[in-house]
Amino acid sequence: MARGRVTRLTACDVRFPTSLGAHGSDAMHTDPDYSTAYVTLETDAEDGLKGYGITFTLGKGTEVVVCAVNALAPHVLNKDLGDIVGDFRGFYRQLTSDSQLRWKHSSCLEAQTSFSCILLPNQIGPEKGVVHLATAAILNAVWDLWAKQEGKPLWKLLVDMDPRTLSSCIDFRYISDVLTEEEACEILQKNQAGKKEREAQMLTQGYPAYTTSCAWLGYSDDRLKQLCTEALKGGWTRFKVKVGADMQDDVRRCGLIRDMIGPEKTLMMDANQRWDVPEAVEWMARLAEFKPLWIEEPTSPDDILGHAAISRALAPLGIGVATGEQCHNRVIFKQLLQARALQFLQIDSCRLGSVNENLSVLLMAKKFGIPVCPHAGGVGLCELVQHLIIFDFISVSASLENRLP
Ligand SMILES: C[C@H](O)[C@@H](O)[C@@H](O)[C@H](O)C(=O)O
Ligand SMILES: [Mg+2]
Repeated sequence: MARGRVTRLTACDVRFPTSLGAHGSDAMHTDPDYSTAYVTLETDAEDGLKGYGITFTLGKGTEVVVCAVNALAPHVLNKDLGDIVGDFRGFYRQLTSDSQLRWKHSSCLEAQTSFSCILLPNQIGPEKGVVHLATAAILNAVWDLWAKQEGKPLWKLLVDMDPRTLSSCIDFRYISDVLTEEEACEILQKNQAGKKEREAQMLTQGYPAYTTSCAWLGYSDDRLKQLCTEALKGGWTRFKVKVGADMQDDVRRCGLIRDMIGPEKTLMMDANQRWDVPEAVEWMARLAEFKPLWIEEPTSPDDILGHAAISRALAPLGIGVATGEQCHNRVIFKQLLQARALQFLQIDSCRLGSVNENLSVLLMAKKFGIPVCPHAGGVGLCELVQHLIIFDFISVSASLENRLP
């Protein structure tokens, strides 16, 4: 039973100077400082439990997200946790429907920030951008607190919930043309069979993952080789390499990594939105010799039909398109699925509106038969997303085929 009235919400701006070592660098983000807007919720339940929620940011942007968290705080403060999770769909909708925040603000947001006043762009929502990141951080904290009060890790809380209750956490507005609440319940109900076995499998074997840590774009060839050698020794079998800034560099680096890992191990490539559509197709035709499983974010994350065109062009080369880490919301995922624009769907536990919205995307992906390979890394993303993908395996997809988080 969720208990206590929310008495305090704090949002901290936490940053790590990763740009100093080019860690996390890619073709578009050349100097990322891995950061997070870190939310803590406290209640009057006197159980000593706190809920922690984050959203991943890259340095300066964190200040703006913290500001938006503070602007949303009145929706959470003084609310009973039982009431929040008892009508989770309603609460999600309340947070995403704040009439002034979803459209624009007329005065400065009240926030502890070094700017005297933060002028956010006129349109700061709806269900996208800074307000949605703030929503994710707050809702992640609510889910964390609820799971702690239940004495379970989040994945287990989700796995143990009955299909009706789970579906009642989802806002089906804008997606009911492809997934109704009834269909969601049916998918979950069908997968009750075999759940125990899959849970045991996760507990004994874990969920297979890949590594990006060897091949950030700003790393020298020597560093890449050294990290790749260590990763191979550590037993990694799937590697992602950053591409997209310079063709000659890409050819050399991809050749180097493919030589080191051999023909059997899996290689993925990530362009972080660098290309136009025709450029993406040409560039990947050149890199096809290195046998990538997917090209990630080949173009603008908003270009659904562009992704579909790239998917069609690269299919004969055996290269899939992966995207999602910058996908604003369930509506964009719905259209990517409808347009057959992606072959690997990458949810992000902090860009979508937390668990609530991620549940809807996991279920839509299941309906379309597209594997979910979450975006991880960053600050806290691996820690958060493991709960969603383990839940996905046990309760939704029931498959590990083509799934690489
Ligand atoms: C700036 C970041 O490190 C990104 O490059 C990273 O999230 C990346 O897109 C990934 O897929 O891991
Ligand atoms: Mg990526």
